[in-house]
Parts: sequence; C-alpha cells; structure tokens
Amino acid sequence: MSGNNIKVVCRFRPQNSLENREGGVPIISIDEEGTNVQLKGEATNNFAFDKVFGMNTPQKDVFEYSIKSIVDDVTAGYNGTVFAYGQTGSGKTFTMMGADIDDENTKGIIPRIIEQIFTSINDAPSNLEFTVKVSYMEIYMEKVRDLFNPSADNLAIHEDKTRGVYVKDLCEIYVSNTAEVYLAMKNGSSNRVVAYTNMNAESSRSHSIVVITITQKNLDTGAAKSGKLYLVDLAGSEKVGKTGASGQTLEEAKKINKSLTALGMVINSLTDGKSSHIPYRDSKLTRILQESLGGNSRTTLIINCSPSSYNEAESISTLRFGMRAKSIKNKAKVNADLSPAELKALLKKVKSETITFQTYIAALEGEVSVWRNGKTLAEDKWVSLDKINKGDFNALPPASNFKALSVADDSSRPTTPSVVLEKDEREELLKRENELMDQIAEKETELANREKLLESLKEEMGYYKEQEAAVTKENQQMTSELSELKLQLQKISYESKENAINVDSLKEANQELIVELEELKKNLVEVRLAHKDSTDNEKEKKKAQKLAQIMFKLDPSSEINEKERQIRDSLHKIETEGHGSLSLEELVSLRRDLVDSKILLDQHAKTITDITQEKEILDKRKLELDGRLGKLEKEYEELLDKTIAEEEVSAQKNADMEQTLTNLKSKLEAQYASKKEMQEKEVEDLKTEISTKNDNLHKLTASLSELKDANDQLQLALSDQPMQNQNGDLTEREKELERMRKSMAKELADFETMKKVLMRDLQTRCEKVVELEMSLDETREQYQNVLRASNNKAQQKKMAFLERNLEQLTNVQKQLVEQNSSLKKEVAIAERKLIARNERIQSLETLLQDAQDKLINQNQKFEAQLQAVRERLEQARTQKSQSPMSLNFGRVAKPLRGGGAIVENGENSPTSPSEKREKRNSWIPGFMGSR
Ligand SMILES: Nc1ncnc2c1ncn2[C@@H]1O[C@H](COP(=O)(O)OP(=O)(O)OP(=O)(O)O)[C@@H](O)[C@H]1O
Repeated sequence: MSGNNIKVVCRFRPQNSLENREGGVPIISIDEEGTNVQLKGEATNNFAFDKVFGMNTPQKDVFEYSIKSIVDDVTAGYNGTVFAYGQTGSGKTFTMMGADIDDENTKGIIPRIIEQIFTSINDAPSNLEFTVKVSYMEIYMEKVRDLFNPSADNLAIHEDKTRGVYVKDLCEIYVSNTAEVYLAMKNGSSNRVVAYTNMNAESSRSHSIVVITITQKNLDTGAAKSGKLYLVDLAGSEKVGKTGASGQTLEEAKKINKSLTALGMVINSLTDGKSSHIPYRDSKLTRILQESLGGNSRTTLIINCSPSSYNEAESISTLRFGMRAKSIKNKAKVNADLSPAELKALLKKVKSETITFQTYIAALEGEVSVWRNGKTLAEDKWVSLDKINKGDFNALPPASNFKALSVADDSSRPTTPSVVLEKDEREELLKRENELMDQIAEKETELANREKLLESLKEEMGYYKEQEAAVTKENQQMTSELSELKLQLQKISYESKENAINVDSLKEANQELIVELEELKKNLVEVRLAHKDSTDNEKEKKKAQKLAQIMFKLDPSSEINEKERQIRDSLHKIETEGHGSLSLEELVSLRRDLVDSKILLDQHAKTITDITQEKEILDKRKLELDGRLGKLEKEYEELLDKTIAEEEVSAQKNADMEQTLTNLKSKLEAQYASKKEMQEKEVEDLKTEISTKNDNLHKLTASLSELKDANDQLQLALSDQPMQNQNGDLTEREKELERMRKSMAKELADFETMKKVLMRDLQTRCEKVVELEMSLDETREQYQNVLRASNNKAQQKKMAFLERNLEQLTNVQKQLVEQNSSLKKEVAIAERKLIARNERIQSLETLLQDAQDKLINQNQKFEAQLQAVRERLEQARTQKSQSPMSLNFGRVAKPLRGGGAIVENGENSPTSPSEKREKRNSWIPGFMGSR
C-alpha cells in the first residue's frame, strides 16, 4: 500500500452558442507541456494540473492520457475512480459518456473504459478468469436511485469490513461483452433525470455513478483479486441565477450544491492537513466516494471548464476545486484473496503469534499472582514480550498456572485480545450504522411515499376544497337567492292577500252600486208608472176634450138635425095645416130635396164608409206604430238593461259605456227622430185626411144647407097651394102625401139610424184619431222624456258621476285585476323559479353527495390501488429477489477467461468439479448478497 495523489486533469470545451451570443470570448491559454492553464479574463489566473486539454481535444486523447492506466489498475485488483466535475454545460457528460456511444469519435471515456476492460481481459493469460459486473445509479435529491431498477429509488449505503462502503441492494449485472454493457447503460441512461436549463438543454440533475466490478481469479493458485471502478458524472456546479432554475429545478440545484459543497468540504479536510475528521457522511455522494477520496482507490478527477469569458468566475471556481483535489492522497491497495498456501502460511504465523501471546498472558498472570501474594519480584524477573519471543522462560517469575505453550496447543481457543475487541466494537458500530442506514433509507422511502401521497392527497384535497368552496359559494348564493325569493314570495302573497281584500271590498262596493242601480231602476220604473198613471187620467180628459172639439168641428149631425128638424117641421105643418097647404111644386121640390138629402146622405154614408176604411188603415198603422213603439221601448229597455248588465258584469266594457251611451243616445235620437218624423208625417197625413174630411163635412154641411133651403122652398110652395085644387085631388094628394110622409118618415128614421150609426162611427174614429194624436203626443213626450232623461243635467251629472265612479272603479278593478293577474303570474314564476331552485339545490346536493361518494370511492379506489401497488411492489421485490434483473443477460455470472474465452457451463474450467461448484456458489451468492 503506497500513498498516491489524485490525478487531476482539466478539459475545456469549445464556446457554446449562449456564450457566443452573450459576447463571451475564449480566455484560456494552455502551456506547451499541457499542464498549465492561464485564464486571462478580468484577472490572470494560473492553474497547474496533471494535464490540461484544450478546446478541441478529441475524446480519444482524453481517454488515452488520463484513464487508460486506471483500467489496468482495476483489472489488477485496485479500486479506481474517475469523476467529472464542472459547472452545468461544461462537458461532463460529454466527457464521461460522450455524444454517441456508438460513434468512434464522440463516444466518451465510459464506453472506451468498457472496451478497454474487455480488451485487457482478452489480453490476460488464460489461467486468469474474470467476471465483470456493472451497476448504474444516480444520486437525485439526496437519494440513491438504481438506474437499472428505477423503482428502487432510495437505497441505503452500507459499510462493512470486507466490502467497505457499498450501496445495499444495488442491482449488479454480469456482462460478458461491450454490447451488453452498452445495452445496460442505454437502459439506465433513459431513466436519468434531466431538465432544460438556460445553460444546457439536457442538464443532468443528478450525480450518476457507474460501478464496474472486475473479479479476477488465478486458476492455478486460487488467488483472487477484485477491483471496483467508479465512473462518476457529477451534476453541474452552477449558479442558480445563470441557469434560470426555478421550482423543482431550483430544489434540485439546492441539493446538488449541497452535495458538491460536501464534496468540497471532504476535499478541504483531506488536504488541509489539520482535520482529523473527514465529513464523508455529510452527503450520500461523499459517502459513496469515500474510498475514492483519500481511501483505497486510484482516482482521476476530470475538471470540465468553459473557456469563455462569459463563464470566467465559474471556471476559476472549478479550477480551484481541481487544484485543491490535486493534493488529496489516496492509499490504493490490491483487493486480493490469498491462495491456500499463502493462507496456510498465514495461519501458521497467526497460530505461533497466538501461542506467543498466550504464553505472555500466562507469564503475566504468574507475575500478578506473585505481586498479589505480597511478594516482590526482582526487575530482571518481570515479564516482557521480548523474553517470551526469545523463549527465555527462566527469566520469568515462577507461577503455578504458568506453563509454556507450544504450537501443538493450537487447537485450544485463545482469549480475545484487547485489539480484537476494538475491532469488534468497530464492526458492531458499523453493523449498527448499517442497520440505522437501512432504517433511515426505509424511513426516507416511507417519508417520500408519504410525501407523494400527501402531495397527491393535498392536490386532491385542494381540488375537493375548490369544489367544496365552489359548491358552498353556489349554495350560499342559492340560499340567499332562495331566501330572497322566499321574502319576495311572502311579499307577493301578502300583496296578493291585500289585493284579494281590495278586490273583495271593490266587489262589495260594486254590489252596493248594483243594488243602488237596482233601486234607481226601480225608482225609475215607479216614477214611470206614476207618471203613466197621472198621464193616463190627463190623457182621458184630454182625449174627451179633443174628441169634443173634433166632434164639434166634424159633427154634421147638427146640420142634418137641422134639416131633419126642418123636414119634420114641414111635415108637422103639413099635418097640422093639411095637404092643401103645399103646392105641387113645393111637393116636387120637397121631394127633390128629399131625394137630394137622400143622395147627400148616401154620399155621407159613402164618405163615412171611406173614412171607416181609412180609419181602419189608420188603426192598422197606429197598431203598427204602437208595435214599433213597443218594440223600440223594448229595445230601449233591453239596451238599457243590457248596458246596465254589461256595466255590472264586465268592468272592461264600462270603459265603453260612455261610448255605448253616446251610441245609444245617438241611436235613440236617430230612432226617435225617424219615429218622430214618421209620426209627424203620419200626423200630417192624418191632419190632411182630417182636413179633407172636414172639407167633405163642409161640403156635406153645405149640401145640408142646400137641402134646408130646398125644404124651405118646399114649405113655401106647400103654403101657397090653392084650396079648390085641393078638393078633387085631396084624397089622392093626401094619400100621396101620406105615402111621402111615411116614406120620408121612414127615410128619416133610416137616416136617423144611419146618422146615429155614422155618428157613432165618427165618434169612434174621432176617438181613435184623438187616441192616435195623444199617442203621438205621448210618444213625443216619451221622446222628450228620454231626451230630458238623457239631457237632464242632474241626471247627467249623476250619470256622469256614476259613470266616473264606475269608470274609476272599473279602472281600479281593472288595475287590481291586472295587478292580481301580474302578481299571480309573478307568483307562478316565483313558484316555478322556486321549484327550479329547489330542483337545482336538490341536484346540487345530489352532485355534492355524488362528489362525496366519488371522493370516498376514489379514496377507496386509491387505497385499493395503493394496496395493489404495494402488493405488486412486494411481488416485484419477491420476484426480483428470485430474478434480480429484467435484463436477461445479467442474471448469471459470466466468467471470462483470459485470452478471450468465455466459460460456458463450466467448460474449459481447469478446476475439479467440486471446485467448480464452489466457484459458482461463491459468485452467485455474492451477486445475490449484493442485492
Ligand atoms: N469538448 C466538447 N466538444 C464539443 N462539444 C462539447 C464538448 N463538451 C461539451 N460539449 C457540448 O456541450 C453541451 C453540454 O455538455 P454536457 O451535457 O456534457 O454538459 P454537462 O457538464 O454534463 O452539463 P450538466 O451538468 O448540466 O449535465 C452538449 O451539447 C455537448 O455536446
């Protein structure tokens, strides 16, 4: 074991587009030897390294110079570490993995190392058998994640005296060629956490570590060596401001910076020469790289830098880190397993040492018993290891229980020396630490899971809270709306009640008005009846008067009576004075008169017949007129009743009442006008007829007067007739006279009868005329009454007042009806709204219930899923413990023989079958144990 410094090389990449854009310029200057670099920026800084690679150094050169030798060391049984350090985007991944592992020029040092390993194995002697295992992990957010098995994301770091520091349960794949390694690497790389930053589109957000374990066995001696190679691509050391990190990336940056700071602290402690404690346990990175930094490892640190002035500060810091790391001293040793011969020799040596120590202890115990017994012992007799080693037992104190031990006693079990006890304590402590690390890892995983769960539950909770808040808000809104609506409904129902009361009172008022109207009607009818009664009497009187007048005017009976009286007088004279008093002429004229009278009477009779006919016609017309009048009255009554009824029944029609009244009035006026006109015309006609009849009567009177004159003449003639003539013809004359007298008397009687009949008839006709006239007057009066009734100011006023009242009431009623209907409508709408709201509330409540149910279901589902995932995880773990890798090729150890031969199923194995079995058993459990 010899102290060896960490090899530090520096690599500058070309300026990137950001630096060019920002106006950065290369500020590096590398010396000819390629070990010094000068940064000529704001200040000039010099840095010296084992090697400095310029901007255009090919991948191959970097590998050839700085890495190739490490591969040889690892195949020789040393531990080796290569790690790349630098700011983000400085080319760490480019250097370690390369731009494309299949491209000869751009592939990085890891593929080249792998190739080199297999080349070395091929080149090795054929008595050497190799196995190569690969692990791939990343430290992300201070958690170790297995990149071959990403579900194992928080692996614990353990340490024991045989394996040193290792990651527990990290998957290790046995590989037998580069292709298998590449495939495994590609799989692992796809699981890495990368993110976009301003400095690098695919910035590694974790420290990635590839561990290649090469075991070598000398088939001749049985001696074995194993070397571990750690290939570390650190996450970028970066300034948060420049990378524009935020959120998760910022959290990552903090953790990255923390582990890099811990790395710096470890390096400082290792290099300051003062620190007794190296803070490896401050971060997982430093803990895993414990052996690589100041321990059993040959380590190369690649410092990746930007050449640009834009990143000068970061480059200086990186270069200083490299300078510090340069002075770290490691103690690399070969991790060898001894051969049986070596082991035997070692056993023998240990046994003799044990005997020596046991003898020494026995001698010491003898000396102690001497001292305890109160005896003294000369100094030359004191026990010393030197005397034991020399075998000078005489120089030792005599002791009862002391006896010199020989190698033959090697079967006896020695007591545990104190030094061994210390070691046990350490082991105990390590064991305890491992346990604690396991517990921590478990707790961390649990914590992480719980955090995730909590996060998802929080999210869910947030969602449901939002939902609940929204629903509550909506609910509140709806509740307030509901209460508002309720208030409105109450108000509306109250108003409705009020309106109903108003309507009732209006109905009552209406009823009262109807009653009043009825009373008025009754009064009107009574007044009419009274008026009719009073007018009936008056009418009778008037009729009598008129009739008397007319009869007086029209009656020809006076003249006829006069003529009759004259004739009677003549006849009486004849009777008293004798027949001889009348001359023949007188008699002839008398006869003529009589004939005339008769003719006249006939004429009168005819006239009377005509008049009778006319009267009948007039009667008919009067009847017609009466009928029409009655009809009109009836119509008027009906109209009035209808109007009143309409007024009473329909308030809406009241608005048209005035119009109706006006119409009615105008209609009545028109009807009365036409009736009046007609009646006036009829009266005129009647007057004309009466005047015609008067004329006729005059004529009749005139003829009667003529008859009277004739009668007078006849009397005169009769008085002048001589006496002698009377004797001869007396008897004849007397007889003739008697006949004449008789016929005249008879005619007169007939005339009288006829006259009476005529007079009666005339009287009747006159009565009818009078009645007609009176009826006309009455109609006129009625018309006047109607006119008066309609024009009567008081009535009009009252009517107007009533109309106004009615109108107002109608309006009020109408308004109330409208209000009522609108209120009813509003109430209906409000009720509908209320129903709709209630439905909405119900639906919302249902939704809420649904959401709660859903939440419960989801929770249950989630729990079930979680359980299922746990079970699956458990299952996967169990399966994994049975079959550790998804990659088929990594399950079984693939021993590689030096010279390029693969040992297939124990073929080419130079050892005996029992040895072969041993070997397999040792590899596979070794692999299984590492799981
Ligand atoms: N030496 C180089 N020559 C050419 N291109 C390079 C070189 N070094 C890096 N690059 C390019 O620079 C970019 C960033 O490189 P890379 O991803 O290796 O940086 P990084 O240090 O790993 O960054 P991070 O820490 O963010 O992961 C890549 O596109 C890469 O191809």
